[in-house]
Amino acid sequence: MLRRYISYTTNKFTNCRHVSQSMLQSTVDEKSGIATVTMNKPPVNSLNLEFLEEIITLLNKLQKDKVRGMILTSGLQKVFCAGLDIKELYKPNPDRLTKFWTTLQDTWLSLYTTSFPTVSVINGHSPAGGCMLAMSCDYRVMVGQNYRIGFNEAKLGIFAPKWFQNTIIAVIGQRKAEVSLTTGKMYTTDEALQIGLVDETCADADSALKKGTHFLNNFQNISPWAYKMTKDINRQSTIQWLIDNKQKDVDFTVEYMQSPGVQKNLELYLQSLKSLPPLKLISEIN
Ligand SMILES: CCCCC/C=C\C/C=C\C/C=C/C(=O)SCCNC(=O)CCNC(=O)[C@H](O)C(C)(C)COP(=O)(O)OP(=O)(O)OC[C@H]1O[C@@H](n2cnc3c(N)ncnc32)[C@H](O)[C@@H]1OP(=O)(O)O
Repeated sequence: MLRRYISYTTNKFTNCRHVSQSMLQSTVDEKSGIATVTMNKPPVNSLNLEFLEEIITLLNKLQKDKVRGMILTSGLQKVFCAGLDIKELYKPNPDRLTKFWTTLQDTWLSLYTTSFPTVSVINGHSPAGGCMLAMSCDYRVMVGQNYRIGFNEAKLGIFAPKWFQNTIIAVIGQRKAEVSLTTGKMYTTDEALQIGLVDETCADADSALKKGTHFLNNFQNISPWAYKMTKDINRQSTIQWLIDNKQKDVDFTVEYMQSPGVQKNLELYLQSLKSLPPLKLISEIN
């Protein structure tokens, strides 16, 4: 297990409170109450068990601190989040895979049901679980024209669970979600805007952070209670489905991931990840 630490400091010059964990940095602007959370897990912010645990811990802390909103972004050069850490799925230890999948469910539940509004500033590639991380926020701003976003699970020979698919349907609608998931298409920034995967695009990260803050400012005059109740009612059926089917979803996934066919597909995919030149993979799978 990685050594983990959390430290809290207040910078008297910027009036920002910093919370730093080993893979996540959070800065809360004292005046606006908005937290900016930066993922920093090189090389690609892949979601492994320890990273998911940190995300849950930080979300709980932000909730306790009663932040007014959160912007989620990446501190890496060209990747927002590469999705689930494939090493958690390939040749898995069944006990760890059980814990990993349970923690993934809990991370999604925490993020999808936050009591404060959330924005993702997508400043890099965002495939599969990375795209889902962004979809689980309330609003999405994508940066530049160089990155790709989408659900490429089918290209890995795996499929997304029902709660994952329902989250996408809630954002882009049933038909587009089906085409997107079955083809595994990775979208350019403009295409993502066109099908509604993202709400806004802009040229650089600073402008994207401003747009994110602008969205969060909409809630200045909205009662937090009204916000939370509205969101809960809107998302209730998908949330309730997962709560009612958590164990079934874990049992199925653990068995399915260990099947020889899935393991072979993951092995081939990991090999292609190593053999293709940088970024070729993402463009190959368009
Ligand atoms: C609230 C959150 C809920 C989230 C989800 C909920 C439910 C999900 C359920 C299931 C579906 C989800 C499935 C998945 O997410 S599977 C993962 C899919 N991801 C990918 O296919 C990404 C593959 N990677 C790439 O395309 C590229 O790496 C990149 C992201 C475009 C970056 O390219 P770049 O050229 O910058 O880097 P490299 O390709 O050289 O990679 C560097 C290094 O990282 C390793 N790596 C990349 N991606 C992953 C990954 N996902 N898991 C583990 N490791 C990864 C790569 O192999 C390199 O390793 P090396 O040892 O060679 O240095």
